[in-house]
Parts: sequence; C-alpha cells; structure tokens
Amino acid sequence: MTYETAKSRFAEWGIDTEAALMRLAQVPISMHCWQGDDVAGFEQRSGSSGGGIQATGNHPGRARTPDELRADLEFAYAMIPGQHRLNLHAMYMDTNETPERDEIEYRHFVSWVDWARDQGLGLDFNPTFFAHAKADDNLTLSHPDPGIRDFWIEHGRRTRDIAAAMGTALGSPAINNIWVPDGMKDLPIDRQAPRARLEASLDAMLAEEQDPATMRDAVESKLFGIGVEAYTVGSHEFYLGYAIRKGTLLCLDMGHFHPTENIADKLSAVALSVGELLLHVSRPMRWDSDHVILLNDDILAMGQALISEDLLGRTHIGLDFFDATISRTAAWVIGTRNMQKALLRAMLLPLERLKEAEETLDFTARLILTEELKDLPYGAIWEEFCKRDDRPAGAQLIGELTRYQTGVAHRG
Ligand SMILES: C[C@H](O)[C@H](O)[C@@H](O)C(=O)CO
Ligand SMILES: [Mn+2]
Repeated sequence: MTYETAKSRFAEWGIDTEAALMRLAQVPISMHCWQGDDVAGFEQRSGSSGGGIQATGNHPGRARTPDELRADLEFAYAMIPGQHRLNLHAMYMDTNETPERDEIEYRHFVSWVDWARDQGLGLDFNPTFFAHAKADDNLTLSHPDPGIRDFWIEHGRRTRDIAAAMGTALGSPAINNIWVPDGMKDLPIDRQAPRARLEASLDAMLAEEQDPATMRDAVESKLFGIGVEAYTVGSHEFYLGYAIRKGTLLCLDMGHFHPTENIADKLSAVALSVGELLLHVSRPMRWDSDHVILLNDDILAMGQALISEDLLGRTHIGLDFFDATISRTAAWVIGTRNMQKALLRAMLLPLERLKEAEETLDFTARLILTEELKDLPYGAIWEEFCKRDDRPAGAQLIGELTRYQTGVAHRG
C-alpha cells in the first residue's frame, strides 16, 4: 500500500498522519552503549560485570574498543530514523590513563563528547557501581564500611560533574542515572539500616546543586538480581519516596518489577508525584533478562501511556537490554525502531474519540474502536517515516544488518 492510500485510510478516522510523522521525528531515544559490548566497558582495571547483570551468549562481533563501539553505533543510528541520544556508562571511559572510579574526570570522556557533537547526538550518563572489587560484597552506597561508601559517593559526585560538562558542551541536559546493585542473597535481619545508609550516601552524593539545564539526576529501583535474591536495598518503594522527597527523576526499568506487573500502568500513577521520569525500556523473560524489546503488548502499552496521558514532555526514553546471542548492532536497531513504532501507533490513535467513549462509559464503543483500529495500515506510515529520513525498511534493512554483521564478525 502506498503512503497516500494509507494516509487517506487514517484520515477517514480523523487521524492526521503528517502530524504524527512530524511528532515522532521530535522524540529522541537514548540508546544504551552497553548493548554493543556485553556490558564490559573499557577500563584497564575492570572486573566482570557483576552486580547480578550479565549478558549471555558469544555471537561474534563484540566491540572491543571505543572506536569499534562508536563505529557500531554510527551504523546503528544510520538505520534508525530521527535524531537520538547515547546513554554512556562511566566504565566506558576513553583514555590511556587508569583512573580509579573515584578519580574519573571529564577529560576521560571528552572523545565521546566530540564524537556526539559530530553525530548530532545528545549524551546521557551513569555512574558505574558494579564490576569493581569495592562492589564485590554486593553493597556500595549502603555498605556498612564508611570507607567503601565514601569511595562510591565520590564516584557518584564525579559522574554528576562529568554529566553537567557533557550537557554544557552539547547544549542538552544529560540525565545521570543512579543504579546500585546493593542487596543480599539471603534473608536480612535488618532491612532498615542499609536503606538508611543508602539514603545518607545519596544525599551526600547529590548535595552539590547542579543546573538542570546541564544535568539531571535519576534513581533506578529494582526488585531483585542474581546473587541478591532476598533483598534489594534500592527497592521501588525506597526510590519512589526518595524521588518525591528530593526532586530527582524516577527511573522505571521494565525488568525491575514482578513479572506480571504492568509497567505502563505505573506512569500515570507516579507522574502525579514526580516531575520527570526516565524509562529503561526492556523485556524481562521470567526475570530481569534484558531481552531485546519486541513490538509486543507491553511496548505498545508503554507507547500508548506516554501519548494518551501526555507524558512525553516529561519522560526521557532510554533502552536497557543486552543480548550477546545475536548481532549486537541488529539488537540496537530492532529495539530502538520498535520503541518508535510503538510511539507512532499511539500517535495514530483517534484519542479524542476513544476518550469520549470512556468518559461517557460507552465501553462497547471503546472496544469496537480499539479492535477496528488494529486493521489500519500502520506499516505504510512507518515506511514513509523511514523513507523521509533515508533509512531502510523491510528487506533492505535486513540486507544492511546482515552486511554490517558480516563485516564485524572477524572480531574476537
Ligand atoms: C547497565 C545498567 O546500568 C543496568 O542495566 C541497570 O540500569 C539495570 O537495569 C540493572 O539491572
Ligand atoms: Mn536499567
């Protein structure tokens, strides 16, 4: 079906496809650097990923250097319509020096900033509280040893300064997202003390005021991780309360809740109490497995919540998945495009009509509408979106992804 035919099919429902295409082009997705190298990072002194997160698989083509990772990212962005962002972790420093985590400085990341500027990308940032000897107890900011807490507080402080410098350099605030792996394998006696220590450490880390035009703090909760099955210090209730009281962003990772919970449902609930949200869009399979996101019901619901509840303006969309059993570049491209497709579908809904049916309690009309709308030609609108930005779709995309993967397969 041609775009023009599809456009008139949508117009019959009062839907303006041109407005949707323009709107979608304005939505940046923050693509996570760690899908490109299985969360290994580029520190000379790094350890294993630890912290209960681990990429599984050994598909050829893992990026081994910052240059390889940037080349892979350039290819991936060239396959994705729109202008986007890169979400960088502190462990992805690009330097011949060997700074400890509590010694990192902006200059260790300046090559990323120069590259991002050239590529027209915004940057987001994260302290790395895992893959380090001082995180081996699975306790960092909540560790009972004040020396260990101070080490991580200093690391976190430095990442805020680096994020602010990145935001200043690129003219777009960097979201600095805090996730700590802290927890216990078996049942704790005192669940309160580590949480009180985590709160005090976060307060110390965030004490210096930063300009929100350059950087913003986010906190990411979690249910459990491998090795910390019994107790996570930074649980959802902990961080929800913290974000509300301290005015940080709240990060909702779709893999960090009980498997039957609907994460899209949480947006409108927490948005009444927190100003801005960060999403880690992911696909948990029975646990926080971080599978590449599909265009499935969960992602469609997330897109719909963002559009229908008008939350796009205060939600930063980041991705968090890592699969080492498939082409890593294809994983980025497929996942990011799926997020965009979910947003596009939501932008192509006749929302006023649907909301009116709901407001008047005409649930029959609402059901008829939602089901009939599923037959509209969304694919033709998406293809037009790709075409206008000179991005491939369908068989052409498959060819490009295969060609690139073949070219990087020789890497160890
Ligand atoms: C690498 C990220 O910081 C990490 O995936 C974190 O966001 C997370 O979700 C841990 O489970
Ligand atoms: Mn996450």
